[in-house]
Amino acid sequence: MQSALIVGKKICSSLLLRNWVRPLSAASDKLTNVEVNDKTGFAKLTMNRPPVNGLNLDLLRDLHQSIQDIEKNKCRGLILTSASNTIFSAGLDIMEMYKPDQERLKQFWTALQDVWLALYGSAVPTAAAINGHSPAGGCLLAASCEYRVMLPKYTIGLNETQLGIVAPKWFMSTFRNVLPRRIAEQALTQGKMFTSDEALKIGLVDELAATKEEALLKCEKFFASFAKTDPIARYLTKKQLRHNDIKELLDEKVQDVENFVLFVNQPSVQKGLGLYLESLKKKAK
Ligand SMILES: CCCC/C=C\CC(=O)SCCNC(=O)CCNC(=O)[C@H](O)C(C)(C)COP(=O)(O)OP(=O)(O)OC[C@H]1O[C@@H](n2cnc3c(N)ncnc32)[C@H](O)[C@@H]1OP(=O)(O)O
Repeated sequence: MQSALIVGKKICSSLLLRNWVRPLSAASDKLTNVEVNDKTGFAKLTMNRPPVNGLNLDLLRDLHQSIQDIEKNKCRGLILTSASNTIFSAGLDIMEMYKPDQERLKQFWTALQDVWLALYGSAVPTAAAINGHSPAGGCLLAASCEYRVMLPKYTIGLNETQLGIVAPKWFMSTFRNVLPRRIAEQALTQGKMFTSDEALKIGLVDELAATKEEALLKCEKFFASFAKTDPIARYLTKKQLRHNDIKELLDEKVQDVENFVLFVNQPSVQKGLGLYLESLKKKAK
């Protein structure tokens, strides 16, 4: 597993150290990094897959493991952020879907489902410090959290229809959990990418922050707002509110993988993905 976990001393003493500390891998291997603040118990989970934090199978598996570790060790909050200065996450790595190996394609989609189930259903309070662009799968991760703070002049949204792709039901439920239904419907059908200011206005993000440090502090302030609540009552309330969305995917998990595989393998979808990749590469030149 390619992630590192750094734990502060005070937290360690109240945690099962044996399960908590995973061996550090060489710096160049790390795709996520977890740091736990020893005073607050808040965990910062940083995605680190340059250049754009494209969500490939390895990053997704790493994210899943890190979320599970944070949960197991009863951290008091999870902040998801990015090591990049300009990109939170470019969403799914299109290379995983273009001319795919069929077995890996199934594993890839299953890994995405697992990350979503772990993050959306997390018992630990969650927040995203969105320090860069956050299209598609990047937006899904941020919207799965309970609170979002974004830096100015970036974009966020579920742009799937612009790529000729239909977002699955659980992407849409995640959006609907954050946005009023009518706005969610318009945004999803248009595949609209919102600027930071627009995202704040419609409620897709909760606050803006001038710097990443400020964004992290605002996320921590959100966690501090639960200081007077019972953590179990808090979690059970969240669980009930999100229950139907989670159950819907759990009931159809295998079918959902099959639908995805069938969809991605359609010649018209492959053609569209190929053209989109080409346009991204041309833009980079
Ligand atoms: C049934 C299926 C449902 C689910 C379907 C989809 C969900 C998804 O998440 S699909 C992915 C959607 N993502 C996007 O549309 C974002 C595309 N990327 C961008 O808009 C820009 O790259 C971005 C704004 C994120 C960053 O811009 P820049 O900083 O200017 O970087 P570059 O554009 O130059 O990109 C650098 C490098 O990365 C490659 N890249 C970017 N995004 C992806 C991606 N999602 N997958 C794979 N590769 C990606 C880009 O081609 C460049 O590559 P090189 O030219 O080889 O350097």
